[in-house]
Amino acid sequence: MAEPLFEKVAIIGIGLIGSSIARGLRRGGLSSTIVIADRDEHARERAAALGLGDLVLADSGEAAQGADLVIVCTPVGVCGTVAAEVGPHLKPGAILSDVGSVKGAIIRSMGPHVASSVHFVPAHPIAGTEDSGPDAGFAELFDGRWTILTPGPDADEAAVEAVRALWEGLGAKVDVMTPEHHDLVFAIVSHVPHLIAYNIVGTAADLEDVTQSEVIKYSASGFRDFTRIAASDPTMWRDVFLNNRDAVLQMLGRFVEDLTALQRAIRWGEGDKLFELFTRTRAIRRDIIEQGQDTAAPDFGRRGSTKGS
Ligand SMILES: NC(=O)C1=CN([C@@H]2O[C@H](COP(=O)(O)OP(=O)(O)OC[C@H]3O[C@@H](n4cnc5c(N)ncnc54)[C@H](O)[C@@H]3O)[C@@H](O)[C@H]2O)C=CC1
Ligand SMILES: O=C(O)C(=O)Cc1ccc(O)cc1
Repeated sequence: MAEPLFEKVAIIGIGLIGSSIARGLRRGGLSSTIVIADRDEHARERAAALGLGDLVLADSGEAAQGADLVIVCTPVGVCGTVAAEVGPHLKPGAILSDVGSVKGAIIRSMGPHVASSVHFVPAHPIAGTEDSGPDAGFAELFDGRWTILTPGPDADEAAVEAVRALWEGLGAKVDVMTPEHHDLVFAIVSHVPHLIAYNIVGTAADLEDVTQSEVIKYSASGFRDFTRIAASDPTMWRDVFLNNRDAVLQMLGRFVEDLTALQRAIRWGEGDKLFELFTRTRAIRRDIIEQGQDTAAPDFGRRGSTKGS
């Protein structure tokens, strides 16, 4: 096995993403020591029982002490608080990173707590599931998937390369972009689709003339795919929408306009408009499959076999 990339990595927040990173670090022999911190006692107990790290702590600052790399894997809304906790404990030359689904707001909330002797390299793995917690993670989660880095214009090149090497070691492909561009792109490809899923499932559940039992009974249709996404973690997604507000509202405005056009096409029987759109969208799905980017993979068959690894 290759030399470890890091002597000591600290993971703050040992949920789906943090625990998948911990498992991936072990799989690749990427860090000599893995220290975990989580504020939730049950998460700490599970992390210890699953052997996800060498040390499992309640205190984020203590976990960050002496670490070469600290990865904040908490919901977006608390990343600033966590940065304030770990900031004073980071050694000069340490790298601070995160995995948040939103980048601009995280940079604004974490940035002020990062000393000039510390390198801040924000990251976002484009891989996940609707599950959360330390038991939900698996080492293969990032294999073949993208991770986006959004370093600042003056970021230390060696630190950016170290974070790139980390994600490649975890199996991912790496792209770099500005936080503003990231937030716009992921508003349309991830955040708005989740909002649509939450909305359609909520609407179906509220319909008085369709009983709850019918929603469940006949959900083997397209609705079922929405229910998977709408089962995603409420805290995580609340924080995503509150922290990527402008980009989500911009994309939602466009979405609502296009939906209204579809509504008109249905009302006026404009079948060719519907047919033209459905033909274009079918081609997009085929492109995604051809490029090996069919990442939704709801059954994640391999997950069962890797639980606890
Ligand atoms: N779930 C997904 O599919 C993906 C999530 N992300 C991002 O990853 C981050 C984590 O998401 P998940 O792992 O899914 O969440 P999760 O809910 O599975 O895990 C979050 C963990 O953080 C801990 N935590 C919360 N506040 C804390 C604090 N102040 N100090 C220490 N620990 C704290 C919780 O106890 C929990 O164990 C989020 O920022 C999310 O936007 C990124 C890509 C995919
Ligand atoms: O489970 C799904 O379908 C996802 O879309 C996973 C996901 C959720 C949030 C992210 O920021 C990145 C990936």
